[in-house]
Amino acid sequence: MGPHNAQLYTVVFPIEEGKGGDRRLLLGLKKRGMGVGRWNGFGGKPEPGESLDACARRELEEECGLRTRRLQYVGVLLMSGTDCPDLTIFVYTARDLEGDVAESDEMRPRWFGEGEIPYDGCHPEARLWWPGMLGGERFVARFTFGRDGGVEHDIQPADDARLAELESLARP
Ligand SMILES: CNc1ncnc2c1ncn2[C@@H]1O[C@H](COP(=O)(O)OP(=O)(O)OP(=O)(O)O)[C@@H](O)[C@H]1O
Repeated sequence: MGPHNAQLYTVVFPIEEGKGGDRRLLLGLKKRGMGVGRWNGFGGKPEPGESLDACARRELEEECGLRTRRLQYVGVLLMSGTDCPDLTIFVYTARDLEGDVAESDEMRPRWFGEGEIPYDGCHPEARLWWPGMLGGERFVARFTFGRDGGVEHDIQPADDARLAELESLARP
């Protein structure tokens, strides 16, 4: 299992830090396709020849209208299950945001305070790794979905070298 023969995706979480240290997260309610009806970051599949970083920036702007001067690659999700193809999702945070938040065909965006994240309306494993991500952790997380709807997980801290290695395995 790994990025070699999995479907590749990016997902980007725009974050705004307030003066008092409070944080807000922009999530989008997915309006169609994969993950419809759930709150998530903004992202999708890279186009042929497109870098993951470029994909993350493009999807961010297409789906919620924002650009960023500080995109950080913070983690990788390795997802597998008996009844679905393997997915490898490259996770980014976006700060120093530019532009105006705008709804798209795909996403209805909304800001949430760190304490108001609607985990019941997100992918079920989100609550396992979003708090760490918001706290600045970098990680590799494996999720294995069972037929019974359960999910096994293994979340490990990752340094630059480990993250770069996973990114290079995914490169065409
Ligand atoms: C199972 N747990 C999961 N947890 C967190 N995020 C998940 C996810 N499963 C899928 N995702 C994300 O959902 C989006 C789908 O993107 P999706 O709209 O299908 O891609 P893209 O825009 O390329 O599609 P079209 O080709 O336009 O249909 C994309 O951000 C991808 O990272």
